[in-house]
Amino acid sequence: MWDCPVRYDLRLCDRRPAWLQGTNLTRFDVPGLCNQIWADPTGVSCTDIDQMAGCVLGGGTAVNAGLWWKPHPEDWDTNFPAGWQAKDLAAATDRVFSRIPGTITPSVDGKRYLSQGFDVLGGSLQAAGWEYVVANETPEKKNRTIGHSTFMFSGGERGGPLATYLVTASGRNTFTLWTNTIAKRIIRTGGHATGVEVECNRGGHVGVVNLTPNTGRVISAAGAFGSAKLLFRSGIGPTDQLNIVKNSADGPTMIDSEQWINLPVGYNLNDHVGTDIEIAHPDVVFYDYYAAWRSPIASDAETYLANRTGPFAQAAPNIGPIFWEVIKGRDGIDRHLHWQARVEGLTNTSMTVTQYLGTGSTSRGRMTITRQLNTVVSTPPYLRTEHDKEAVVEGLISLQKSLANVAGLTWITPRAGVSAEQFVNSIPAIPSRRGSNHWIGTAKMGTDDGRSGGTSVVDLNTKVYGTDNIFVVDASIFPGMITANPSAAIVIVSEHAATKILALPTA
Ligand SMILES: Cc1cc2nc3c(=O)[nH]c(=O)nc-3n(C[C@H](O)[C@H](O)[C@H](O)COP(=O)(O)OP(=O)(O)OC[C@H]3O[C@@H](n4cnc5c(N)ncnc54)[C@H](O)[C@@H]3O)c2cc1C
Repeated sequence: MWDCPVRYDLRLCDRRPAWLQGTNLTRFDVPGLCNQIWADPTGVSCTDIDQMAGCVLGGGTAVNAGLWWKPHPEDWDTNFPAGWQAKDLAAATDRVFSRIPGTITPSVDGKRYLSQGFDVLGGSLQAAGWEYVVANETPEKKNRTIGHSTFMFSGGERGGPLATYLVTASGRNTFTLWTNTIAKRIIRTGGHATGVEVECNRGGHVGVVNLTPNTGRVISAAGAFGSAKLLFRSGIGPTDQLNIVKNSADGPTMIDSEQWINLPVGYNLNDHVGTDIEIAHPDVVFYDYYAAWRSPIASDAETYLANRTGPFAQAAPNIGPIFWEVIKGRDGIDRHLHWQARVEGLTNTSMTVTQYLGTGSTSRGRMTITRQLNTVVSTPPYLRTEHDKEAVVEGLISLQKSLANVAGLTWITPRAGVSAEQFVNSIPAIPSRRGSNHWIGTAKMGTDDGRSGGTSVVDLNTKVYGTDNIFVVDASIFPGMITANPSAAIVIVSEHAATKILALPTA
């Protein structure tokens, strides 16, 4: 048994505002405090990635807003290869949603609070002919439909994989959890891994976990940047990236270049391209979730602590409605738009609405590594094809038309006189302006082996090409972007991958 001397994660238990002192709740548990990741990311967000990501137990699902969607069948059928189509994923989807059903009424009294924004925008869209749906009951209905946000929250708290999968895994006597421990590199001979070199988050303590001879496997679930980085450090990736690692502090221990496996790790990067618009209406009411960290409305804090009811049982900053439209491109491709509203903006009656371009998007970018072993988005994946841009513009025009006759509604951005196209073009296509933190694709799954000119890094069993016992199971392996926020789909992919990996012969 080996463990890091600094139990850094345990210090996260101190991460609570004064009004949670004396309870067993941290900021991560309370849906209404989820936005604290933006106010105070220190010690929570990853420091080796140039994007926002949770480097804590649970990763993104510990810090995110909890949106939890049953995927549209086209998310699988358009993007994924044979064996990973909607019909193939049905059983895994059922398993995930039986454990984490999600809810559109996260407050345990079944009421929705602060619904003025939903009522204004949702009501206006329904008046314009958009259909109200309970999204996870009809995941295929994502064209001119509107619904309440669905969250993974449970019992008025965060819930999700940490409250379900981790709990049952922890009950197994074969399961050991090491926190504060970074997988530095996979030790391998040719395509066979024999161990993982690990190091402490702090202090540089290093050790090796040996795999069980013959049957041991390594499964990387370090996220779209973390898994790619681990592969680079293990001598798996494009030669330019492996040379950077060779010239870094890793150089002396890096596997010999004769054993490098040349795969397109880091390419195929994608994220929902976000386009924010802002509207205002006198009926919309802003609730200051940000101020609630220090000075919550006393009665709201009390009702949350006593019963897990009220605004704090809902995600900040009052998210919803969510609505969807499919835009048929001139290239014949259906592009899925997911619009996500929240009650915040330049005025106290504002709503900011982000349009995400998902399934059908054809733009891709690239992530790379630096000599300091940090990962960077070197080619942002946003709006790199004309048809992607056209879909974004067309979707915005469609929304403008649907809201054209709403009494009292004003458009803040795009402002009057600016065309949808001018507006879309005016926002730089860089992560700080268009990013959604839904990164995928850096270790693409597919049948075209990347070692021989193909685009794929892992095969249909999620096994890294050129290896016999190294797997990647996380957002990295998604071949293309899906319709909505991705965490439920990532868990579904993990369920399905587990079935595939367990079915493989072990020796
Ligand atoms: C602020 C924010 C809000 C979001 N909101 C939503 C939302 O509401 N709904 C939704 O569906 N999605 C949301 N997302 C996106 C979603 O959380 C991510 O897409 C998802 O968590 C990615 O899952 P993953 O398993 O691929 O990677 P991650 O969740 O990033 O998990 C990777 C884990 O691996 C660890 N790790 C990395 N490298 C190593 C290493 N070398 N050794 C050991 N451990 C390592 C990390 O610390 C982390 O715990 C949000 C993301 C962010 C950042």
